[in-house]
Amino acid sequence: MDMYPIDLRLEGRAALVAGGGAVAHRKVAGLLAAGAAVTVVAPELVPPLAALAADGRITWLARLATAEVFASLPRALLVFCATDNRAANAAFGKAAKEAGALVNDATTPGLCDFFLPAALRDGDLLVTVSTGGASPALARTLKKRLAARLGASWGDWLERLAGLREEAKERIEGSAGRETFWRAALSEHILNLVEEDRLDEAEAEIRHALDCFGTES
Ligand SMILES: C[C@@]1(CC(=O)O)c2cc3[nH]c(cc4nc(cc5[nH]c(cc(n2)[C@H]1CCC(=O)O)[C@@](C)(CC(=O)O)[C@@H]5CCC(=O)O)C(CC(=O)O)=C4CCC(=O)O)c(CCC(=O)O)c3CC(=O)O
Ligand SMILES: NC(=O)C1=CN([C@@H]2O[C@H](COP(=O)(O)OP(=O)(O)OC[C@H]3O[C@@H](n4cnc5c(N)ncnc54)[C@H](O)[C@@H]3O)[C@@H](O)[C@H]2O)C=CC1
Repeated sequence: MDMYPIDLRLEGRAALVAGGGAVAHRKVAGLLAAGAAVTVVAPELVPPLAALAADGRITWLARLATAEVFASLPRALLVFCATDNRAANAAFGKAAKEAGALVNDATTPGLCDFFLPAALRDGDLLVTVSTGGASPALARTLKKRLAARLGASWGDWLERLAGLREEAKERIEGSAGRETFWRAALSEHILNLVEEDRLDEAEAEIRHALDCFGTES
């Protein structure tokens, strides 16, 4: 069955992470960057997680992660089972699934409701690479390769484009017209200008196209 790709807005949402090692820390760092309210359940924490707990950026429950402990915790939308004990992860994840949460099990891909992709960001631009659990190392490597190929201008360009898009919404009537405009406007030529970091020129050309489109339609 195909995985369903989705970008989640997690600001203020509760997320639960079982385990206090390097893998748990990677999951926690991503969750905090998205503004989630994170609780970690583990008898001990690696130093970076301990620092987050000391700063009050995460809630730490110094217990083993078990189904019983899960039942005592507030409801969470997402639950990460990231201990190094597969049986403990499976039991904690089972309790979480029964409570309606979506579960990520770092030790057993077959028990995951969702996987984390390798993510590359530049401003609002987010490129993710997934391998369906087949090779996380490839996901990571491809992400790095894409980052090197993409160059540094796309986040800035996206910011400009968001403004141009608002203008186009006002000036071009109907979604079919706007679709036609944008498919033509984001031409190979424009993309090449962006790649060469010639953003002023690219923006001027899109503005010109917008003026022309406005008079034609
Ligand atoms: C199923 C999944 C569940 C999940 O955790 O979401 C999962 C499972 C497992 N990972 C394992 C190993 C490694 N994972 C990484 C790295 C990442 N793993 C991530 C996601 C995922 N890992 C999900 C699938 C995503 C997909 O397939 O696309 C990334 C992309 C995202 C993230 O975690 O944030 C992040 C890169 C982040 C970045 O750099 O951007 C590396 C490489 C490294 O660290 O250098 C290694 C060692 C090399 C190797 O094994 O490939 C093992 C075996 C452990 C063991 O052998 O004991 C399991 C369990 C198993 O497969 O049995
Ligand atoms: N999904 C992924 O991205 C990856 C997964 N892994 C797997 O993830 C597992 C964890 O890796 P690391 O964080 O590097 O291990 P680690 O050894 O650094 O940390 C394990 C942590 O789990 C805690 N723990 C153990 N039993 C527990 C329980 N019952 N309840 C709560 N906490 C418990 C320990 O106290 C420790 O904090 C490994 O088994 C590894 O095979 C490894 C690499 C990537």
